[in-house]
Amino acid sequence: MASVPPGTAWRAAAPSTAVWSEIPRGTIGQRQLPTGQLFADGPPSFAAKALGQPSPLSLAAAATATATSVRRRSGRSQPSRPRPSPGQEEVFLWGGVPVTGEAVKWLRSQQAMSGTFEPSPIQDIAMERIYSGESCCIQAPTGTGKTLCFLLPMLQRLREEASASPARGLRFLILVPTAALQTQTAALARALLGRGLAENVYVMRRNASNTSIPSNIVVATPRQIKELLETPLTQAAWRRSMGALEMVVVDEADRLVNKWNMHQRRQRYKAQKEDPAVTVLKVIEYETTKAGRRDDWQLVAASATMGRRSHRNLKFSAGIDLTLIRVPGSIHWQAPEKPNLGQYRDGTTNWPEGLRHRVRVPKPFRFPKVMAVTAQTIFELAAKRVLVVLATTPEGGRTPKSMYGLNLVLGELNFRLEEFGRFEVVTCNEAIDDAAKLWSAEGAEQRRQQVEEDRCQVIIASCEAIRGIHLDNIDAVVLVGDPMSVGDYQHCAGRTCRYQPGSSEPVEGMAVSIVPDQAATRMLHWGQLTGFKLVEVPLGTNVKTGEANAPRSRTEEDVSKFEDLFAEAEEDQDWWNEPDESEEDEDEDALWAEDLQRQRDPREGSREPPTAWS
Ligand SMILES: Nc1ncnc2c1ncn2[C@@H]1O[C@H](COP(=O)(O)OP(=O)(O)OP(=O)(O)O)[C@@H](O)[C@H]1O
Repeated sequence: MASVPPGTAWRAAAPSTAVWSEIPRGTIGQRQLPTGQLFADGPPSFAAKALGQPSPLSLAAAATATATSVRRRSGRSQPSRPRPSPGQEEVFLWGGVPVTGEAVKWLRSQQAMSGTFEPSPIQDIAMERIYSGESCCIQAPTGTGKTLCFLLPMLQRLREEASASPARGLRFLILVPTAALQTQTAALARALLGRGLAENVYVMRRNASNTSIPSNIVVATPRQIKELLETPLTQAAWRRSMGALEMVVVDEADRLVNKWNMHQRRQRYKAQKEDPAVTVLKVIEYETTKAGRRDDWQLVAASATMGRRSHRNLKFSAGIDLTLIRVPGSIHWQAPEKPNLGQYRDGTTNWPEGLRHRVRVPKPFRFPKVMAVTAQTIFELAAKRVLVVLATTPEGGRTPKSMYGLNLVLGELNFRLEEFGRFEVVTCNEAIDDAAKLWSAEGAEQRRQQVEEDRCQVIIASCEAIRGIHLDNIDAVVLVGDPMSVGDYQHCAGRTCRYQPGSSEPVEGMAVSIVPDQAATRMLHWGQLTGFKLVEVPLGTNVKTGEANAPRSRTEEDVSKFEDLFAEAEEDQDWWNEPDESEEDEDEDALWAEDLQRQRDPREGSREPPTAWS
């Protein structure tokens, strides 16, 4: 982290235009990759020229040039932003953004905790451009810090504007797909803003009274905003505030804006079945144009799986020319033989490096058997934190349903794992609540305790609910059921192998899928297309080590427990085998029986005459 001395800081910290040339060729972070295969190691045209191929950015530019309905904004008028007065505040240049205020403390605390806290590749490339007001789509593998990448520039702008001319009303809108992600994004934003400004972040809830716009930053789902724009009571205020927006973020953009083609888009528009995010973006475009600020608002979309259609649909909905800023993940495993592979035909993938993929196919694929295999897999992983994701199926059209009920799975896994004593099974809501405290002292203490204790936390979540959520230190993901698409699989598997507190690179992880036969075949095909290598681990083989399975004893404690039980059983055996004792017992039993008989019938065996009282 570069520290800029106070006073002289601001000019040195001003955003440089030579971002590309500052990144050494062939290097992303500390990872060495083939030169010319990355868009991060030079302007996209460099990489494309080196490969003799069109780059995604040049493709995107070509598509934009031909798309007449998208207005080009070459002369985007950037609002002149107030600068922090020199000598007053400490300025940290982090990822090209001159950070001030509480965010500096936050960055310092992260640095103190981890020893190092350098910007990730996507932050290195995109943050400065977002800060300077460029509309863009950021695409990088899961867990590489995209949230911080758009939050830090946004909050820095808010801080600067607040110090110059405190503005009221909505200025920044963050759209996310789920309530849990709302909570998590707002928690990070509040931590970055610190006490004085934290109340500027408002998490919208459906039941709250939303007739007035309470804060500068609103974190909402598109459906919530759409409802407010359509309800007569709230319509006027919210439409007006849409026209005053400065920046809109669409997180998990490919989930919020569907991959419709032009024909499908028209049909859905006619049937009034557009995605809520599309409706909201159209209203923003209309209202900003009406307010004469058509070029003054910025759109940032983020996702690990941004398809070209989602990218195009975003551009059409907002009427903004979006640049695609992409940092690729691992190298396609078949790339040496066929370099023209991957979504962007550059031999790279969207998968994080260090994620290993395993599959298990229980037969028959029935609930008890699936749960037995899941429990066995969790046991074999010998991990500290395992996330069990239940795949969802789109039942009844729109609402996706979890394959099995969460509580049913919770009970079943509790029952199967409790004999080992060291597993704690919880739902994802509990874990997400804990994760919201992540940046607090309490959260840090919890995290430390968990690492020290020899316990394994098993978190159960549905595929829908876990989208975009960061939970610390997930060692492995166990996916149960049929992942409907490769995108869903990527987001579920991507809950592991992420940046962790104290790591300067994503920590390795494993994704084990317990799927029916036909889903395994489909996943094998996905692997070839998108560049991950799927390995089948049959039952009876350890899913982590690949060795043949010994009895269910993995830890030393378990081994000693089993040895004790075995020794006890042997002792019991010896006791039963001792012939003398049992013979003695037999004799004793015979004597007792004789005695009893004599008491019952005193005349038998006795020559004595019966006494008067007997
Ligand atoms: N430069 C960095 N160095 C180390 N850790 C980082 C860095 N930037 C972000 N992180 C941490 O990485 C974790 C994952 O970040 P985040 O959730 O933003 O990833 P993401 O790219 O949005 O993932 P997803 O695609 O799954 O939503 C967070 O705990 C965050 O604090």
